[in-house]
Amino acid sequence: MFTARQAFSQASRRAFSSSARQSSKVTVLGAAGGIGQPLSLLLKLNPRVTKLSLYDIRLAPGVAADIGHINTKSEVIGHEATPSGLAAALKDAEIVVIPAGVPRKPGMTRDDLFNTNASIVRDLAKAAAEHAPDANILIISNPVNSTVPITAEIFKAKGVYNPKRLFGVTTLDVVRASRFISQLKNTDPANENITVVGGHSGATIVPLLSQSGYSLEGEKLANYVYRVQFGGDEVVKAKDGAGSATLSMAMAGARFTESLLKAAQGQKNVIEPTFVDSPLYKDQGVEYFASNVELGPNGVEKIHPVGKITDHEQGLLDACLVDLKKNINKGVDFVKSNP
Ligand SMILES: NC(=O)C1=CN([C@@H]2O[C@H](COP(=O)(O)OP(=O)(O)OC[C@H]3O[C@@H](n4cnc5c(N)ncnc54)[C@H](O)[C@@H]3O)[C@@H](O)[C@H]2O)C=CC1
Ligand SMILES: O=C([O-])CC(=O)C(=O)O
Repeated sequence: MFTARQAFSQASRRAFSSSARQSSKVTVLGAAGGIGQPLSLLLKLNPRVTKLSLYDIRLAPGVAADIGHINTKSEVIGHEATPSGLAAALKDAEIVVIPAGVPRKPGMTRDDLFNTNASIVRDLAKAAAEHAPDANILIISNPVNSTVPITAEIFKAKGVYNPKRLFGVTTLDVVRASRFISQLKNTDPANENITVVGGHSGATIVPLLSQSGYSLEGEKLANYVYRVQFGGDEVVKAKDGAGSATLSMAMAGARFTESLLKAAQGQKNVIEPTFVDSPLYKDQGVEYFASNVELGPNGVEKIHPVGKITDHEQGLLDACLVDLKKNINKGVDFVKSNP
């Protein structure tokens, strides 16, 4: 038999957990951009998001006014491009998604964005470390292989680094890998889930087709791997100077955010590929690595190992690790010399 006190405390625990559920604030930094706008739209349509805070150096209040008319329950706030606007956007956020920064033009690599985006991400990471130290931080801004380590170094310097709550968003690579195999095999892409590991640029993107039971050979395999590794370039080329993937990225970012919210709200077996502080290749000096990660209320719950792969995939992985290490070190060194 429950005593009145036990019954009360159980009821208040329930009320607390449901109120925790009722306050899933998601903040988008870079919300007025090519990714930021459709991402914010998709987040407004997600009933798990109760408060949506939009920040950008331009237009965030306008985007918020527009999206705020959509007849879903969540509150949308567009913040002014001031330090206090940024602080208010971040305060109490459960998830901070960062697509702020410049996109590629044809002929550029993601690493060519480093000079501009490294300092943008560094400064936003400083604000996040100060005003949302416990939030899950989702980095979309490229080059992800370097901007994630930059964010980690800033959080470390501020004494608030939690490796379980920092994620490089590599979901688009898996979305593409699944879509491209479905086009080759005439299957429903919704039923495809190709594992992609490594990082998020060119040779660091390693699709593990064999783990889904597929065995393409020769040129077919080479073409498939190339398309997954350089899918971003296809879009950059087609947009012809007007930017890179925005709509598919918005979908991928919204999917990852939804997965984190589901996991935070107690759903089990939520697994997404993501670029995190990972033990898998630390012995080779590679501190961050994307693999399938089980998400939970504390962020990263379990990092899955790469598992069984073919000799061809091992060759891709070896090449990936060489580039990845350089990209990661570049981010770490940047914060050392430009704190
Ligand atoms: N992780 C991934 O898979 C992908 C990453 N990306 C990357 O996402 C980034 C954004 O791409 P787009 O949205 O197409 O670019 P965009 O130029 O359309 O939008 C970027 C937005 O960031 C804002 N911004 C710039 N500095 C800011 C600051 N200090 N604070 C707040 N906002 C700031 C700009 O005002 C702009 O609205 C690029 O770096 C791109 O390479 C793009 C596609 C996929
Ligand atoms: O290709 C780019 O620059 C944008 C990006 O990261 C992607 O589409 O995967």
